[in-house]
Amino acid sequence: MNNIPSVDLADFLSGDAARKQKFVNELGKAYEEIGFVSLKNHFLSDELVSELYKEIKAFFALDVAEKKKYEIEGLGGQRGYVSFGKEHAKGKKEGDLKEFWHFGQEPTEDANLPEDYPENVIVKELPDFNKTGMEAYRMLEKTGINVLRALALYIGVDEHYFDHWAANGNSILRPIHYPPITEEPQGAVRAGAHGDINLITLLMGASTGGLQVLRKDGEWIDAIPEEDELVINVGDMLERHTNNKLRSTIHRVVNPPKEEWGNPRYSIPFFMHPRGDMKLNCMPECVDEQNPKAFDDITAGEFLHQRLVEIGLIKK
Ligand SMILES: O=C(O)CCC(=O)C(=O)O
Ligand SMILES: [Fe+2]
Repeated sequence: MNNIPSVDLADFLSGDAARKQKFVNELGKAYEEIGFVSLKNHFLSDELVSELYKEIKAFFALDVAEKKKYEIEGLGGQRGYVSFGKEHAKGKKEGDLKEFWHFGQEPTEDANLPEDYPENVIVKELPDFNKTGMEAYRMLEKTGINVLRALALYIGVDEHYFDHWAANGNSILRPIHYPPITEEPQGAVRAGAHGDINLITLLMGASTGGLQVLRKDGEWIDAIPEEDELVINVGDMLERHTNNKLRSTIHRVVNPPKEEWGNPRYSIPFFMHPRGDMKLNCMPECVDEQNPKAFDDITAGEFLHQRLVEIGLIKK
């Protein structure tokens, strides 16, 4: 059963002002309360989703030595492969029971970014891997831009406020493999409790179970969407920018009961980041006497760097 509100992107895109406003209200209210929704009628087709799963399962099935060829030193895990157990939740010492891949932004010629992004890493063994990954990347980006448009309206700024910052943004598509659990995990979990770093996260694959969300009253609840829905949550950058109006909710992926340890889990989050030069300063629309400015000014680039150090992906 899904415990998080379900919203329909077709309402937002319907051209009917009342349906559009209904979507804006439902989404905004959900993000002030639980911080998560599931979303139907996004831009990813079933065919593309199946194709992507086929490619990522084939990649994770390669020998560890082959996969490690794609784990490139000095990139802070921002592109290519990140091996099992390397990343840990902020403040936790045990590594998560997962390995993953990162596809990153391929900016347009005229992007005029403050810093170049690293190149994507090309998997030679699988000729369709990169093409399929980037197709999904584009569709998730398009979905995310529409969600941000709805949030801009909810906050009371121009509908296209986020467009410039999200276009050519430093977003990452992260296919994750949680392998079968073969021994007592000793305190390690599939994904330790954390808030996401970015503006919003669009997650494919949560319908297989395991994702839990920490409700305001301190209860962990399961978030299990319909198979064709994406789970979309607010990350720390948007929480900060909206001065805690929209909530970046703590979530985790729990280990299954012992009789299901033999089942792997795959999920595919798209972490939607803005350009590094976006200022995350609290928006004036979200600051008033009851809600004084809660965070110092910072750019998205500076904030990301801090967090990558805290989760073990870059040393310094
Ligand atoms: O695997 C999942 O369902 C969620 C993963 C997640 O929360 C993350 O990678 O930030
Ligand atoms: Fe997460």
